Amino acid sequence: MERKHSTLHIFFFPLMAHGHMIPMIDMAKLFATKDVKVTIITTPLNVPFISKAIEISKTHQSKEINIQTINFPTESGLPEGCEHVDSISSPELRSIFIKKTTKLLQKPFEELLLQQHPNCVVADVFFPWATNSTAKFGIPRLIFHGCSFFSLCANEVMRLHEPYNNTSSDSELFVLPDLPGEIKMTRLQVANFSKNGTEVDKFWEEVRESEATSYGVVVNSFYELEPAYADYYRNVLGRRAWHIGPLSLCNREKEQKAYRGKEASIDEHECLKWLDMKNVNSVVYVCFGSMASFPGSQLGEIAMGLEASKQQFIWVISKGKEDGEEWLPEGFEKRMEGKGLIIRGWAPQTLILEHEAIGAFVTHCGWNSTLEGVSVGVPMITWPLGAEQFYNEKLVTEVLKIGVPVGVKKWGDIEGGGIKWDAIEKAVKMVMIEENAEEMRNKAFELARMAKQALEDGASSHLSLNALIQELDSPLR
Ligand SMILES: O=c1ccn([C@@H]2O[C@H](COP(=O)(O)OP(=O)(O)O[C@H]3O[C@H](CO)[C@@H](O)[C@H](O)[C@H]3O)[C@@H](O)[C@H]2O)c(=O)[nH]1
Repeated sequence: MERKHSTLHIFFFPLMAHGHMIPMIDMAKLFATKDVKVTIITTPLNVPFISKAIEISKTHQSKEINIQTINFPTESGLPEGCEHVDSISSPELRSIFIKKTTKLLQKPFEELLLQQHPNCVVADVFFPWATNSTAKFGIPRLIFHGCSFFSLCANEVMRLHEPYNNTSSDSELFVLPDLPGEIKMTRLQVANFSKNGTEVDKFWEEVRESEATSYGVVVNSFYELEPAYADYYRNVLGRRAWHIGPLSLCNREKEQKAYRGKEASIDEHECLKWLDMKNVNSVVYVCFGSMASFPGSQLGEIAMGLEASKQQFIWVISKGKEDGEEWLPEGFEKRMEGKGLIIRGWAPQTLILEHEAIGAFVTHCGWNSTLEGVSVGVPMITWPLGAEQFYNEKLVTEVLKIGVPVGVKKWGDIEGGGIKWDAIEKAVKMVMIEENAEEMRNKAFELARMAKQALEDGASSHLSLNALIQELDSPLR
């Protein structure tokens, strides 16, 4: 019989960005089902995002989830009300918010540790200072990167070996040395690894130190998805890691899937009704996560590409782009009536993705979206923009072989990479209707089966989570 763990109290402290809060809330819910006392730490304006997700997930089988707020000190320098990445539109200010402003939370966070003395803290990778804070009180700190094993490994290999230094041009391919799978990339696809002592470099150095001295890493993935990289991360790079995903699958009720991050801009019933009228695997879902916002020119190319592909689609366009939509080809929406559904704002993504009518996912390869696609067996058209997304593209297209790249060449082009309509048309057709589509779909389907299996009693993620809880609960730790 499985042991109950009623004495543990764990803090979960996500960065205030949807791509981080969504999986950490899921993680907290998962731990609560193991009878662990769980507290999510955030700032006051972020409480509604969390409380609604918790409210609709209440069950008799899980412990209550607490929310504890700490205030941003007044010297944050940001306009009032900026407590979430979503409320800041400039990429530069977002970077300041993530890498600098959040440091101001250290003091109030330590006061909370003193008051409540939890047994463990799972804190976001963007809070490197949390390792020192917890050490002051003898509390183990786990890091949540929010990324795949593959990208964690590739990133470290890139940093250690700097293979891009041996190329003569930005577009020449080089191999990531030592990493399983002969993964090739170009210098253009790599984030800047400068060692110029800039603020950003210093920040990542702090992150590395905090990881080295932390208790370990929790990973939103499952072993069968990327076994070679899970092994490499542990055995070659020497990290202590627990894989406990896919976290999104802990939401079983429709209501939980419909509300993730924030209220959807479309009535979920209306959206599902629209999908119910479509054939199996006949609709492309297009969404670029919680942060990307493309200029009109790039959106215009997407519209033309979708139309040229002759495939039905649901296309999520982030808010702010609806004003003066002169970028839409003339008469586009009229022509697409019944064929295409545009959601302006926020979509109930996991609910849409799991619908049998969805046949492909055009994604920016944020890890949550990628894993959500994998978990429901949908092949992908990969359109990475920045962060670790180019690594995820490699995983999807070359390791798992469940997708094709749309052809973005350069890391960090948040405007979309200047992808033209014909490249979009081609990639969409390849995944939806062409020769290899069936093979990709079968592979994706098999991975989805494994994803669900991983969370079952006695399977990989279930065992890993239990092992972690048991270790944290052990008097010998
Ligand atoms: O209309 C939308 C848009 C997004 N989502 C959800 O929002 C999350 C988005 O996460 P992700 O796909 O990872 O994208 P980002 O928000 O861009 O995530 C950031 O954080 C991730 C985790 O660290 C990284 O993998 C990404 O590269 C980084 O950009 C997912 O759960 C989506 O289901 C919705 O529910 N509706």
